[in-house]
Amino acid sequence: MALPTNALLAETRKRIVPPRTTPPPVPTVRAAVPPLAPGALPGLGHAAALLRDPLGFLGSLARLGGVVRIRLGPRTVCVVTDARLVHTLLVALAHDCPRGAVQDTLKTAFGDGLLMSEGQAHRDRRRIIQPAFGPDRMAGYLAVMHQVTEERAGRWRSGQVLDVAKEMNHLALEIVTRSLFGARLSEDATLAFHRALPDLVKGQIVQSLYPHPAFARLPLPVNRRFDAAVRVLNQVVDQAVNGRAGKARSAQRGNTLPALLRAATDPATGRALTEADVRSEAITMFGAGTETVSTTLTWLLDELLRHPEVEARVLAELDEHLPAGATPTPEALSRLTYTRSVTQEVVRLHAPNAFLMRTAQVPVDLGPYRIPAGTELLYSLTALHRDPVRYDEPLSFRPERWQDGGGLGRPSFLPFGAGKHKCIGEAFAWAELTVAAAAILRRWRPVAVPGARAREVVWTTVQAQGLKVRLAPRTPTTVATDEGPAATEPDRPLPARCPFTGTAATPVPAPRPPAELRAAADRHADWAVRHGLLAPAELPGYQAYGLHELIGHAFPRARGTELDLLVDVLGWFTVLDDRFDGPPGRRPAEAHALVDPLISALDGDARPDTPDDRLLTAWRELWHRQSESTSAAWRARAAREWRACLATFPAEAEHRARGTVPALGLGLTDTMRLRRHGSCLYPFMNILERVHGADAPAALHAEPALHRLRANTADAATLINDLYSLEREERQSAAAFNTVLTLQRVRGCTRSRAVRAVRARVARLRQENEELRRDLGRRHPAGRWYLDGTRELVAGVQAWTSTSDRYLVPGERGR
Ligand code: HEM
Repeated sequence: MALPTNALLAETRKRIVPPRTTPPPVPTVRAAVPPLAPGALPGLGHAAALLRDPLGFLGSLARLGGVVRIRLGPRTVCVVTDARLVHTLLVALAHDCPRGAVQDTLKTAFGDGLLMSEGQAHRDRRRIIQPAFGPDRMAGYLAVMHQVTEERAGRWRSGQVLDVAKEMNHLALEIVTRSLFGARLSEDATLAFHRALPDLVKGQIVQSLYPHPAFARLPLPVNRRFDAAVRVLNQVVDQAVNGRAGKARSAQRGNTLPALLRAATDPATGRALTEADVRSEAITMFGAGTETVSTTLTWLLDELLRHPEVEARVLAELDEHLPAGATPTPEALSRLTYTRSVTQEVVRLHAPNAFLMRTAQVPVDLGPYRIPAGTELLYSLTALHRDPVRYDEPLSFRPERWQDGGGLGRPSFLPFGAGKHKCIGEAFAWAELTVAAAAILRRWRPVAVPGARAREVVWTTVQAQGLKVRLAPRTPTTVATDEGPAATEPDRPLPARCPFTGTAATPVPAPRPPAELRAAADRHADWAVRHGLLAPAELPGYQAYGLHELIGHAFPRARGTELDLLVDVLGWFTVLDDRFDGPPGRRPAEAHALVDPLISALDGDARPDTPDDRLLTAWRELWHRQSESTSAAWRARAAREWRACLATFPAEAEHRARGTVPALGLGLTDTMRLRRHGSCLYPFMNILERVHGADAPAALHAEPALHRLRANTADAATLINDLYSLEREERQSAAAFNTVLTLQRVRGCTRSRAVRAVRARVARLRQENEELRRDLGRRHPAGRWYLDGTRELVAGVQAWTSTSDRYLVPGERGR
């Protein structure tokens, strides 16, 4: 199973395989002694080199021969470096070369499970267990795999940072427990299981090196921890499988593995299998069927993060062949040919079993080499799969190498071993990798957390440690073209005529509002009342604004907490904005009193002495919700742009107090500059990044063209708003900031001319933005989602403004 490695770090791919272009030299004389690897140190032999960089060291041996001797302290071990010879060892020599000392350690702890047994005992046990992995069981297992993953992924939250390896461990254990055993483990038992495993493995490795088995009984820390881990694992398994509840469950569902074992008789004794036998098989399955899968799933997610184009193809294939939400069937899985190539490539590049062993019981010939009796033989599936003779660019992730049958059935591809010990769970594992990955990827878009990428850690398996991702909700992919908005989004009908000009409204393809929008609106109403922003009696009028609809249009991909955040921020801003319809809108001192504490809160100022604590308290909470787990750059930008936005309220109040609005002294350019920030479009462009789960690339943010695009976006939204709110603002007694009014007064043009000018300006801004997007998207493809998001924002503002009650003249509301 594993070789002494002492939890070694082999820092990723670089050092693994020195280039080799020809097969290893094959001695012409039969029965040659395998060459001894150079560089053995006195006393230690090659142990230091192996411990320092296990895969690098093992990979380097292939140059010396198909079998190479190494020294580990006093022992000599033969490393089999050639895939054909490994195959011979596992198949032709299986009888003479059973598993060795490492397995024996586990045997003393767990009895004769499938993984620990040999000979007739192994054959008998395998015959009993095999039906549990038969093709007729697969449809049932697929349903459980799908359900377990859906449940787990359904508990994750948008914006949550996931320790991927840990989550995948829990997921894989739950899948095995529920599908094979029909049992459920408590979260505590799951944690205990995962905590105990490393002590078990370490103990197993160390004890296999003891010169005499009696050493395992010495009160050494490593032995004590090993014994404690064995106790924990036994308890966990007993709880799930052998306990009264476990037995009852397994009796109810007659086709579980324990039921199969309990119904069987031991051919050797003719007696029923004991509960100890059932326990030892359960531990075998938990041990062999969880870490291998969870490690592979973690690598799979890591490779997809590194290769977004591969992820896109996988998602497209899933969409085509696997109806979302439906339980996958074996037939549907068989159609996922590209996804299979991807999982195969992951399993090739990251074959979990870094060290496996056999022991020659009698002298054997392995290819041209004579192996004396008692020799321990070691092989690494990970190193074999990175052999440059067998695989072009072995360290590159290239799913296409498996397409069109290329490479399938290669003798050098042995992720599940070969021969009588070949993985019994192979079909189960392939299905699990696909079903779990599909359920996760369809619901969530994992975004790499900076500095938390996967590191290769060689332990019993080659683990992907340290990978952290932030979860962003996934919605159906939109196909944004250079020519215009997303092509897959259905058009939402807009009112046929513009409410004030009488002309046809510009058709804007509006994104679909999320299904949970209504629920988000209800949660927002509760939130606003709870924070004292609205009295219950004010709710009906407020709800008629349909602010959640605006969010639904402008942020079609927002879900869960992100959706709530957006609706709450917009609602809060609307309540604040409405305050300025009253005295603070005309009295700068009152405006400052209202706004200054809000600005200070962005700098963490928590002074409570403000005239309107309700707005402030809600704002503090909102700022915290917006900025938690965001980058320092995001927080700095968002704080700066919120400051600019909030500062427009006192500035507008000053202009009203001085009478410089809309015509007296304040021109169109000044009005636009002032209002660009007042519309809160900039803060919402920042929240776009939060919803996506990552900042737009820094290089994109540094582009002057992006600044222009953002300004145009804010201006376009402001002007659209001005068009639709014109009629209402014309009837207001307070001087309104409205571009149509400003144009009429500054330029002396008629109302309809001013409206036409504003409409033309909106069209020009949109046109210019499309050109900017094309250019920026070409140079910063990784930021296309952000560029597209700005388009959706403007489209969403238009779709909503044209339908919301908010801009109806007072007498028309509620009609
Ligand atoms: C990506 C996932 C997996 C990989 C790469 C993998 C790999 C392997 C390999 C290489 C062996 C042979 C070990 C040897 O020759 O000494 C093996 C054996 C075994 N595997 Fe898996 N495995 C995986 C998943 C599973 C699953 C899901 C289960 C069960 C639910 C499982 C159960 C077993 C058992 C019981 C054996 C021992 C078979 C025997 O000796 O007859 N494995 N596995």
